[in-house]
Amino acid sequence: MASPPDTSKTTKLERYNSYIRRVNSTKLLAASSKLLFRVTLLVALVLIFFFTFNYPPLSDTPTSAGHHVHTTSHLLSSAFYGSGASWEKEVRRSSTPRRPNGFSVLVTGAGGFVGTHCSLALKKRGDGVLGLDNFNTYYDPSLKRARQKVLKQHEIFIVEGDLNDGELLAKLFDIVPFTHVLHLAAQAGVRYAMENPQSYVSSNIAGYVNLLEVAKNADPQPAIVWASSSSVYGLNTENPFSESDRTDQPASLYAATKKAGEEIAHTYNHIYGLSITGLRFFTVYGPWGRPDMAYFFFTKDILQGKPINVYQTHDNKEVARDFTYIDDIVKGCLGALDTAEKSTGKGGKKKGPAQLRIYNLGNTSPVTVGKLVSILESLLNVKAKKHVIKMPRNGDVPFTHANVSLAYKDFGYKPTTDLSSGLRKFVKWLIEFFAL
Ligand SMILES: O=C(O)[C@H]1O[C@H](OP(=O)(O)OP(=O)(O)OC[C@H]2O[C@@H](n3ccc(=O)[nH]c3=O)[C@H](O)[C@@H]2O)[C@H](O)[C@@H](O)[C@@H]1O
Repeated sequence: MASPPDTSKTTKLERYNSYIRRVNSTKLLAASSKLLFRVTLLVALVLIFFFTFNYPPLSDTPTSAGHHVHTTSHLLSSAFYGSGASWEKEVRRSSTPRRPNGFSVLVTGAGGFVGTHCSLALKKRGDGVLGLDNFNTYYDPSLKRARQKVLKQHEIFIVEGDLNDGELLAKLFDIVPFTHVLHLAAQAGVRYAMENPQSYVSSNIAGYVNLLEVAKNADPQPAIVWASSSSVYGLNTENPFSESDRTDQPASLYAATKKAGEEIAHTYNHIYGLSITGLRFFTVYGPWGRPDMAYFFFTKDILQGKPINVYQTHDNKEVARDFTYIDDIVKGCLGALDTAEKSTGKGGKKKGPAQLRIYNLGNTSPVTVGKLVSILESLLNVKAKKHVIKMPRNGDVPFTHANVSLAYKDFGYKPTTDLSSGLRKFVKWLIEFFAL
């Protein structure tokens, strides 16, 4: 009988190999669980980032060509406009009308001068008002915040956001069936356009188009009333300015963007049946006004004993403006809203012709800048340190003068405040507000 083979060596070797395999597989297991852990962590982080910066949930913004756009800034900006049920509740509450057949109005630029006054007037008569404002720093935003506080006291909520945030706008229209948009958000100011031209393109053209894109897709489509400007008359020599006069010679980029807005309005009215009314405001002034405007900084400078520059034309003529008091402008805006017909389209499709209007809202009696200064001097009881200089070539026009017969005919617009009475109210407010 053969003896069994000696397996003692093989067994040692096998034991050794099996030991090595065990060590290797333990190492492999440890390494793969580490990898799995890291991958899981990464996925979790990506998901956390996605949901944090994208709430409320994404809804693509359709473009006119049916494309959908998503931008990074869009994604990020949306993170800041509040979230969840309480934010939506505020939006709904603010925009709900409190009178039978009341309007539900989205007021863009609600933290601005005209926006604040119009929002209050609409709310007072029982309309629902939702504000939108980006609180930019073109002028001291603390004044805008103070206006916001007043609106809050009257239960008007301002959503903080930019016109260029299509997703935010679409979200607002998803929540509220706005009957009207009062579009007052803009980059204002004639002279600043030489310093920061892109801001005019971004607000007055890109932002405006963004708003119209969302409005035309809305169901119901709102009627739109928006702020154009007397500056569109540019180098027009007719006097007074009528809506049928030439507006193809803008003297500033600001004026050019407002004129472009009027043409863009035609397009959206023509293709999508949006009802659109443009209002050409003439140098609006009054309490809560804009600190970048001459009447405002003249008053402050005169009170502080600082010199002021009074412009003259290059042929030594006085410069004049059809200064219009804020309460008259508010009446004009409400008149335009009240007579705006419904848009005829739905969800981006036109169903029939819609209303397209343009009106001057001015005071019908121009006053020279020299006279403005002398009124301020007597109201403040301080002599101004006046420097009369030639108007810099910065986009200013020599005079403005509104013919408002069209606005009178269509919605009874009739300015009632002369410059002295209006400035008296402004000065009173300014002294109280700044504790001067
Ligand atoms: O009606 C309009 O469409 C425009 O009215 C104002 O523009 P503007 O009339 O130029 O108002 P201010 O900048 O307050 O100037 C008023 C007058 O004071 C003059 N001015 C301005 C500044 C200055 O230092 N000195 C001076 O004499 C200007 O030439 C102008 O005649 C607004 O700033 C624009 O946003 C608005 O669109």
